[in-house]
Amino acid sequence: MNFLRLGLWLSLLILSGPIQANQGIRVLLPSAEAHFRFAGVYAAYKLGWYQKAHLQVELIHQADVHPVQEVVAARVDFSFMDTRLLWYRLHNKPVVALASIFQRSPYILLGLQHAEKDLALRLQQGHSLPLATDLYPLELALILRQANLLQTLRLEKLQATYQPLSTPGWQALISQQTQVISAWISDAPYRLLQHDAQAQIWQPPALDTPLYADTLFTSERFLQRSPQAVQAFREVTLQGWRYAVANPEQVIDWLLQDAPFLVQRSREHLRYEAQHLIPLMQLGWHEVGETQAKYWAQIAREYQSLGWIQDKNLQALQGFVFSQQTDVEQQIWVRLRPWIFASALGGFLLLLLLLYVLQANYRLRCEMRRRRDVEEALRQQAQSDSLTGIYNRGFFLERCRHQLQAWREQAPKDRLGVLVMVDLDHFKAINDQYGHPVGDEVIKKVAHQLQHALQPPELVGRLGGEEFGLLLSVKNLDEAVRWLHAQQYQLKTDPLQLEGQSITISFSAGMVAVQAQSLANLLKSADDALYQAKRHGRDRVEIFSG
Ligand SMILES: Nc1nc2c(ncn2[C@@H]2O[C@H](COP(=O)(O)OP(=O)(O)OP(=O)(O)O)[C@@H](O)[C@H]2O)c(=O)[nH]1
Repeated sequence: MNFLRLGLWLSLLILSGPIQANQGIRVLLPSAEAHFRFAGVYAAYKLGWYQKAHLQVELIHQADVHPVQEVVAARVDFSFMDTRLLWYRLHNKPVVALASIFQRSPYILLGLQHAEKDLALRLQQGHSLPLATDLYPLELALILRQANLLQTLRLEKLQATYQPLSTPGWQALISQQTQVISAWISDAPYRLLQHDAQAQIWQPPALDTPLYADTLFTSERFLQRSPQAVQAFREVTLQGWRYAVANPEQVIDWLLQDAPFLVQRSREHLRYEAQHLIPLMQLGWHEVGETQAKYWAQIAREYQSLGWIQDKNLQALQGFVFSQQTDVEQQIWVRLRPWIFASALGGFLLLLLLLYVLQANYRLRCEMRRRRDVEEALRQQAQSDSLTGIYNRGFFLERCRHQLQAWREQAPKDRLGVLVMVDLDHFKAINDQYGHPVGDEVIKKVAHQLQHALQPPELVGRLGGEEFGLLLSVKNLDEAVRWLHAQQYQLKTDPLQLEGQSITISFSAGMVAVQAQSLANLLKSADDALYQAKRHGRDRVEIFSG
C-alpha cells in the first residue's frame, strides 16, 4: 500500500470515525425456492459475527417483494438477486454488486419425462411457460437458445408467455397443469423425487466464464453513506459462507431450529439444497463471493445478443461491481468532496477578502501619500518663499533663532557665527529697464547662487523684496568677507543672460559676528552695516563695528 492509499484510508478513518456502535442493517432474504442459499448470512448471524462487527442485522424474509425495488427505495440495505441484477443496473437502478455467492446458476427448466417435444411445441404454439419471475432470467434464455427455441421465439413472445403460477411450480408439474417449469436445481427436483415423478432437467449451457447467481447487492446511496458498514457486512457474510461450506450440518441445524421463515423444509430437503448449491460456488476455481466486472460485462454482452439492452445501457456497467479499494477511495472522495468544496469556497472567499483588504490598504496608502504630499506642500508653502524656493523671512528667522540657541548651548569649536544682510544694488533700475519679470529672474539667480554656496548649518532666506539674510559659519570675519566677495565676483563674471542681454548684478552686504546678542540685535546690527555699505557706494561688504 503506497503512502497515498494509506493517507486515503487514514482520511476515511478520521472523517468517518469509528463504525457506529450497532449500526442498523436490514437484509432482505427474498426466496421461497431455497433456504440454504442464505446459509452464509444465517451462519454469520447465528455465530454473532455481525454483532462483533458492530452491525445490528435484521433478517427479513419476504418472498413477495422485489429485492431491487426494496433496496433502491432504501426499505432494506442488502438483498440477493440473480443475473437480473445487472439488467436492472443497466436500466438505471443504482444497485452495486458486492459478492456473487454462486459462480454457476441454479436455474433450470424442469419437465416431466419426454417433455422436450412438448416444450418446443408449447412455446411455438404460443402456450404459456409458467415462470414465477417478472423478467426472464438470462439462464432460461440460454437454455432455450441451446434448445434452438430462441431462433423462433423473440423476447416479446417469451415475455408474453410469462404466467405466474398460483401453486408452486413443482405442484403444477406433478398435477400436470403444465409440462415445463422453471425452477432451482436445489428444490423442485427434490420435490419430484419425493413424489416418485421422473423429471427431465435442462441446465444452462456450461460456459467458460461464471454465470453469477445470487449476488449480494446494495444501493449506491447506502454504499456512499456507509462504506464501512457495506464492507464489514460483505466480509462477515462471506466469512459466514466459509463456515457454512465447512459445517453444512450445523447450519442446517440452525435453519431447522431457529429460522422463522422456514416453511416445509425437512433436514433431508436442506441437505439436498446444500449438496446442489455448494458445488455452484465452484470453490477451488473461485474465491467465496468472487464477482468480477469483466464477467459481468460478458453477461451484459449476452443481454445485448438477446436484444434485451441497447448500447447506451452499457454505460451503467461502470461502477456496478464493488471493488474494495476503488469504492473506498470513491467514498473517501464523496466524504472529502464537501470539505474540499467548502475549503475551496472558503479559500476563494478568503482570497476575495484578502484582495479587498489589499485594495483598501492600497487606497489608504495612496490617500496617506496624497495627504503627506499636501501637508508637505503646505509646509513648504509656509516655510519657503514662493518666488525663489528658499526660506521665507518668517522661517529663516525661526531657523536662525534655533541655530543661535544651539550655538549658545554648545559653542562650535574654532567656528564663528556671522549674520549677514544682502541687498541688491539699484534693483529698481533693473526692474525699470528690463521689466518686473526680469527683476524676478535676477532675484532667483542670486537666491540660488547663495543657497548652493552654503554648507549646513549655514542658512539663507529672502527677507523681502531684493533683500536676503544669511547665517554663516566661518573661522573668522575675514573668511566671511572673502566668501561674500567671491559671491559678488561670481555674479559679475557670470551675469544673467536673458533675451540676448547680459544683466550684471551687484549687491551690498552688512555683517555682524554672533556673540551673545539677541536675534533682533543681530539683525539691527547687520542692517546698520548694510546701510553703511550702501552709503559707501554699494557693491561692498561692511562689518558692524558697534
Ligand atoms: N521684480 C521685482 N521687484 C521687486 C520685488 N520686490 C521688490 N521689488 C522692487 O525692488 C525695488 C527696490 O528699490 P529700492 O528699495 O529703491 O532700492 P534699489 O533700487 O535697489 O536701490 P538701492 O537699494 O538703494 O541700491 C522696488 O522698485 C521694488 O518694486 C520683486 O519681488 N520682484
